[in-house]
Amino acid sequence: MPDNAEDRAALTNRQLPEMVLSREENPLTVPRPPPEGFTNTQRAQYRFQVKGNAIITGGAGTLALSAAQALLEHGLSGLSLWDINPDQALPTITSLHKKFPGRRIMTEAVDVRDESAVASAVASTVKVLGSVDILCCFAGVVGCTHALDMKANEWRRTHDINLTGSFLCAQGVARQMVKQGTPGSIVFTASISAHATNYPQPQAAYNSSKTAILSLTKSLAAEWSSYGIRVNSLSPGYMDTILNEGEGLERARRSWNERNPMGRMGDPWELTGPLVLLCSEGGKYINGTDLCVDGGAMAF
Ligand SMILES: NC(=O)c1ccc[n+]([C@@H]2O[C@H](COP(=O)([O-])OP(=O)(O)OC[C@H]3O[C@@H](n4cnc5c(N)ncnc54)[C@H](O)[C@@H]3O)[C@@H](O)[C@H]2O)c1
Ligand SMILES: OC[C@@H](O)C(O)[C@H](O)CO
Repeated sequence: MPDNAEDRAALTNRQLPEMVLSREENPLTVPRPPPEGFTNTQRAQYRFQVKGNAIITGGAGTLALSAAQALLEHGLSGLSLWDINPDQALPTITSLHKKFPGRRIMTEAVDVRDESAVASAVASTVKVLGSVDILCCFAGVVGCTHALDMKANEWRRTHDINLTGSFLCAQGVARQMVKQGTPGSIVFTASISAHATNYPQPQAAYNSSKTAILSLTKSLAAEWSSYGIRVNSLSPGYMDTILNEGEGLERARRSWNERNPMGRMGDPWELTGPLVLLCSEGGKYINGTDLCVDGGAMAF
C-alpha cells in the first residue's frame, strides 16, 4: 500500500469498485431479453447468439478449434487464436475462412506465461478486430510424473502455463474490456481433475493447477462483475483428444470409461454447447461458477 493517503484512496477505489449497484447504475449487467415482435425461432436464436469478438488461447489445440467453430456458428464476428505454436491451427483456419466468409479470423504467436506478449497481443487483436468481448482460455499442458520424482521445473511450468497464463490473459483482456466499457465473458478451462484426483495417472501438478482455476474463477468474478465482466469455467471430463492418446494411456482410457456412468469419453463437440451458453445472452446470469461436462463422471 502507498504511504500517501490520496494514492491509497485512489488505489482502494480502483481495487474495490462499488460491488452493489442498482440496475440503473450498472447497465453493463442488465439482461437484454429478445426485442418485442421476434418470432419464436428468432427468440430461440437470440438466446444463444454470440456477439462481438473473441480471443481463444491454446488456439491451435483440439478443444479450442472446436470451440472456435461453434462460436462462429453462433454469430461471432471476429476471432483471434493465440497459441505458442499458432501454425498448427493454419489448416483449420483455412477451412473456417471458407465456412464463414467475411468473418475476421487471425492468429497470434503468444506464450501465455509472458505478460508483455499478452499485452501486445491484446493490442494487435484490438487493432484488427476493434474490440475484445470474449476470452476463452484453453492453453494448457499435462504431464504424468509421480510426485516423488517431480522436479521443481516441471511443477512450475505446469502451474505457469495452466494457472498463471490463464490469469495473465484474463487480466490483459479485462483491462481492455474495462477500457471499452462494454460487457464481457471470460471462460477458463478447468477440468474434472480440479474436482477429483485423476486415476490411474499421477498428475499432482496438473490437478492442483486446475483446482486453482476454480478459485481464480470465483475471485475474478467477484472483482470484475461490476465492470460487466462475467467469469466462469468449464470442467471437461476425459475428452477424445490428442492429450489423452499415446503410449501407456490404453489402460487409463479403459479405466476412465469404466468409471464413467455413460461409459465413454467425451467428443470435443460436446463441450461447445456449454461454452456457447456461457458466452451468450442466455448465460448472462451465470457468473463465478464451474460447469462439469463429463458424462456424469463427477456424480459418483
Ligand atoms: N482433452 C481433455 O480431455 C481435457 C479434459 C479436461 C481439461 N482439458 C483442458 O482443456 C484445454 C485444452 O485441451 P486439449 O485437449 O485441446 O489440448 P491440446 O494439447 O490440443 O491444446 C492445448 C494447446 O495449448 C497450447 N499451449 C501450450 N502451452 C502454451 C503456452 N505457454 N502459451 C500458449 N499456448 C500454449 C498448445 O500449443 C496447444 O495448442 C487444456 O487446458 C486442458 O488441460 C482437456
Ligand atoms: O481430467 C481429465 C483431463 O484433465 C486430462 O485430459 C487428463 O488428466 C489427461 O491425462
